[in-house]
Amino acid sequence: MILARALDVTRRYGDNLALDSVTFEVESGELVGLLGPNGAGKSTLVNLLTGIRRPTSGTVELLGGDPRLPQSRRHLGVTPQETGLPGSLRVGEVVDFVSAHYDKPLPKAELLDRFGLTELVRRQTGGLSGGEKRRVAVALAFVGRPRIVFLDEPTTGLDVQARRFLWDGIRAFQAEGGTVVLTSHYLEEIEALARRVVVIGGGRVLADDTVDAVRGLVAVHRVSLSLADSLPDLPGIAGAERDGDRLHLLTADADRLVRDLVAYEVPFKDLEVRPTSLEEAFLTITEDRAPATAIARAA
Ligand SMILES: Nc1ncnc2c1ncn2[C@@H]1O[C@H](COP(=O)(O)OP(=O)(O)OP(=O)(O)O)[C@@H](O)[C@H]1O
Repeated sequence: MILARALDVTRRYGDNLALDSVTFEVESGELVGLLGPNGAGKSTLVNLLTGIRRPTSGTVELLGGDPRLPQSRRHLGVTPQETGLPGSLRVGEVVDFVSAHYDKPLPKAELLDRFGLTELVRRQTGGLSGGEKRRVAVALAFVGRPRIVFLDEPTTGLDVQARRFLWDGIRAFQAEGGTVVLTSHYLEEIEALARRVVVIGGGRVLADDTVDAVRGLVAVHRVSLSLADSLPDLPGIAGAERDGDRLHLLTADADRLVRDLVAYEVPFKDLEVRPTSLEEAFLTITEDRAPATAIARAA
């Protein structure tokens, strides 16, 4: 059963095309990661599916209806990228306030325990650290026993332990049949929770596949070397950039490139090989894989 769906959705902000003909579906019980660099369109997609914004064209559906209607949103939980908690209220009071909006909210003790917040119950939210506030904000998405939860960068700014508490809470929700969509800049984060990852870049779906498959797609390495001469024409170079006599090469197969450099007797110095950042990998995917939908999962 499909709980959320965007069908050929485009969203513009003035001249800025934030989403370009995106189709995306979430099945009941899935935990899907939306992965992409800054400005890719992840939050825009979440905002459309949760009824915070309207698409410029195309259709969006949440729990079988228009996400802007209250009846469609009744079983929805959301933590946006930025949340404001009322600073003078205690954590327990904020949970009570949100719980009062639902018929059968999760018991407070259970919610706090699930997200490792029990010790903070009497603390005013204004005095919490940034990471503690974030954990409270994420936990609040689960108060009303939602069927589907959207978490926009839930663990930004959290240390390792806090992140694990959140991941455990999210996993427990899914283990009970809950459905989760979360956004992240980090494949590692999505990997910890989800099997399916949808890569968004430049407002388009670049890939919709398992984490393993996407890891293969973005497994681009940067080979840097100092070289005064020009480089011979070597295979497998997806991108090159020169900075003085320093050359940075992007490749999916760094071992082969290094072997070729040696075989061609390229007089390089100070060789360095490292994984690329996700941003660099996305640039490579975007440039090399047209049309982007060719690698999207078959519907
Ligand atoms: N309210 C807005 N007004 C104008 N432009 C917007 C607005 N919201 C988003 N945009 C633009 O739409 C594009 C997509 O932004 P969006 O926030 O959806 O990306 P994102 O993938 O969530 O990025 P990040 O990881 O940085 O949060 C960006 O170019 C952004 O500047």
